Amino acid sequence: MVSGQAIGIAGAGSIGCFVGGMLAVGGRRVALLARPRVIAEIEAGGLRPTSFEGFDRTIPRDQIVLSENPSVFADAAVVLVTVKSADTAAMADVIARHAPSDAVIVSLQNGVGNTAVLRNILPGRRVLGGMVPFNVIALGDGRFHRATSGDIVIERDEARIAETLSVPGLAMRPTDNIDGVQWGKLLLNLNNALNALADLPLRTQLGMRSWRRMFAEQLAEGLAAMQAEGIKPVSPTPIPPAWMPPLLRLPDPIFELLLGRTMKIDPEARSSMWEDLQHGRRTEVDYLQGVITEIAARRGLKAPLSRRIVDLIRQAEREAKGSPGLTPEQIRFGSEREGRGE
Ligand SMILES: NC(=O)C1=CN([C@@H]2O[C@H](COP(=O)(O)OP(=O)(O)OC[C@H]3O[C@@H](n4cnc5c(N)ncnc54)[C@H](OP(=O)(O)O)[C@@H]3O)[C@@H](O)[C@H]2O)C=CC1
Ligand SMILES: CC(C)(CO)C(=O)C(=O)O
Repeated sequence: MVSGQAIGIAGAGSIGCFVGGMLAVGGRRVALLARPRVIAEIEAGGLRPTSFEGFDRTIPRDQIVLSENPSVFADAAVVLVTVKSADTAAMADVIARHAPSDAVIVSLQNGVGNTAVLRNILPGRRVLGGMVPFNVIALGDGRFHRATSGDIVIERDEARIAETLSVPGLAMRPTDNIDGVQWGKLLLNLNNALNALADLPLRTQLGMRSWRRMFAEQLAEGLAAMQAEGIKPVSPTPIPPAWMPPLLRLPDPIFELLLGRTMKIDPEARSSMWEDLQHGRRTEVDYLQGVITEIAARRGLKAPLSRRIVDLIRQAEREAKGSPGLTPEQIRFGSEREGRGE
């Protein structure tokens, strides 16, 4: 199916350029729909996917189709959606107009609502949910660096899309429970906002107990909301979701001993939400913490820390000065006041 036809990348930023780059290295025909600033980088020196494991290849400009014109999807067999959640509906309209009606659409986004948005706007098309567990940093000059480990997971379907798309260095696995997988990823993504507010590399932030405790509290609010809805999240890591809060609360030396060495995180990795704040872009907080606060409000649960974090991220978005570089105490102070109804 995929052999001759293109794999379209709908919104080539960090994830789209890395995944598209690895697919191109694996011999697939790739067509990237990108913004002019991304195109200019790749025009200048090619597309360079690199990884924390030492992988480093540059794909010459003429070996990929790259444009801001969505007509690049005209012969796509598969379209991978890699825009931020707020842009999913607009990208679905683009796909409806430009991709063949039998192209398979796969969401490689965070959050739990993107697949439904795509299905709604693309009725009759095959739309699959996906989950990217690893972090990618845009380092400039066409370089997109994978900074953590893990395989992409895609909803199982009869065309065996996950297996068909897998290439060396970029494995994709099928799942029969994509909803559980996406809810499990949402739990991990509750740290995206903390990392964005902290202005620290993920490795440094997760090495500090004060930040891990805050992450554990976020997880507890998230798990309570999911339990109230009857949702059973599947962890993207070997650690079951319910074990994560107590493990995160362990003192630094014990945490480091038990988990630190198994955490494959490049020292420079930071969350995609930190990148959004740095570039003055709208974040995905409404699709992550916002989902938890919405369930909590509907179910009469308290989620003061999630609410506080949504407020702080919105404030940082409005100020457009990048990460505010807050401490856990600065974040917690407000959440305790909210919890007391002040
Ligand atoms: N980065 C990471 O490490 C990870 C990200 N994810 C998830 O993957 C998804 C993508 O994230 P990420 O790659 O970081 O996001 P990016 O913002 O880096 O990439 C999305 C790109 O799509 C562009 N875009 C949006 N609309 C269009 C359009 N109509 N035509 C052309 N280009 C368009 C954006 O441009 P512009 O900004 O100008 O709109 C941007 O360059 C998100 O849901 C994220 O949560 C999941 C795992 C890890
Ligand atoms: C991989 C991870 C969890 C890193 O924070 C992520 O999904 C993101 O940055 O959006």
